[in-house]
Amino acid sequence: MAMPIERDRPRAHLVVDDFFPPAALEVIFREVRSLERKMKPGLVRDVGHDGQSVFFENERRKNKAVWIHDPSKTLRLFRDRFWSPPMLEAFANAREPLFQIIPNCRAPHLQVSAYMTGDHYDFHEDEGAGVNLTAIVFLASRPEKVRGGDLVLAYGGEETTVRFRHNRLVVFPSKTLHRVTRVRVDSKDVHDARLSLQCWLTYGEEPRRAKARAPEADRPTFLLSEEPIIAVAQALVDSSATADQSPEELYWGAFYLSRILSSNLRFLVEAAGCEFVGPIRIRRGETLDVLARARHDGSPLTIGFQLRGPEVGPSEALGLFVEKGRGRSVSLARKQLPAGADEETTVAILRRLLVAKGTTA
Ligand SMILES: O=C(O)CCC(=O)C(=O)O
Ligand SMILES: [Fe+2]
Repeated sequence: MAMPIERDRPRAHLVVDDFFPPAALEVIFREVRSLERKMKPGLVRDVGHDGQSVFFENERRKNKAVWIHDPSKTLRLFRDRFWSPPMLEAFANAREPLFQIIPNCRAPHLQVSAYMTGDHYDFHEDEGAGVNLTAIVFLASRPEKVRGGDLVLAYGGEETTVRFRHNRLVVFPSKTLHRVTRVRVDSKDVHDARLSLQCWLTYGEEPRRAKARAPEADRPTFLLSEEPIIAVAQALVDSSATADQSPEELYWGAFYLSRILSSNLRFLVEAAGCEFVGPIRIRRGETLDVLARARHDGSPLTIGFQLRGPEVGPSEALGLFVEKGRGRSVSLARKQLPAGADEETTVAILRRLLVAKGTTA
């Protein structure tokens, strides 16, 4: 494996050449070939009126794709390599704070995409429940036949191109806009396609060797009180901006954290028997608050997470709060989330806050 290179323009991404050893590549090509007949036009994702994902064909994406699940040799080989000691070291030393969560991420499945002449994929972000980082391995059984198919990453008005190269891994935060330039393959044989393995890394402690489960559509990964996440988030509380900001306006890592908190918040509000009114807002002052309006037994209230800064340890940093009433008569009930609080505990805490008498601010 070649030395990983991290570039931080336009935004941190890691490039590793010669990612798979030759013996692994042979196995992977054999498996991919056995799947060629199952490849279907690649779909794009959007969120429908009801907040659920919808997948459909669109000219933004022109390629063929197929999913790979357990038990798959390709998936196993990918995991072995991706979580190997040299890779983990590269992630640990990376400047992108989000790479620090990789030891706690898993690769539930892969997608293989095949591009023939004229195929491409326009600018998009990778989205999905719990998806934080994207890892792509470019592959071609006859690389000399492939032109184009480069990956362009864009962030904050800047672009950079990662050239297509056989056996090259690229890792980047999934929220980075990216596209694949138009491909030309000097062959009509799909064996010669410009291929990519795409892996969407999901944060969560579930062991990577766990049996594949049916995906839970758009249910957030429940990772409150996971210390690596909290510690990164706490650093944000320190930052100088104080204005109310939408999740998109917060800077890179913050986006993911706010998104994680946002999706958890929405889920929690409903699990505790409230009606979610929204929108989700981020308020950054002495604490970083991710909050939304809701209704409980017909009364309007605000429910949110409150994150304290680095002055406290990660295990004490995260709390839940409920604000009732308006203006002068607003009352606040807040409770710290115990370290390692799971979904059930967190919902129980929120239920108690909903009926608690708050302190009038
Ligand atoms: O094929 C590639 O290199 C990237 C594909 C991609 O961005 C995606 O499928 O989301
Ligand atoms: Fe993508």
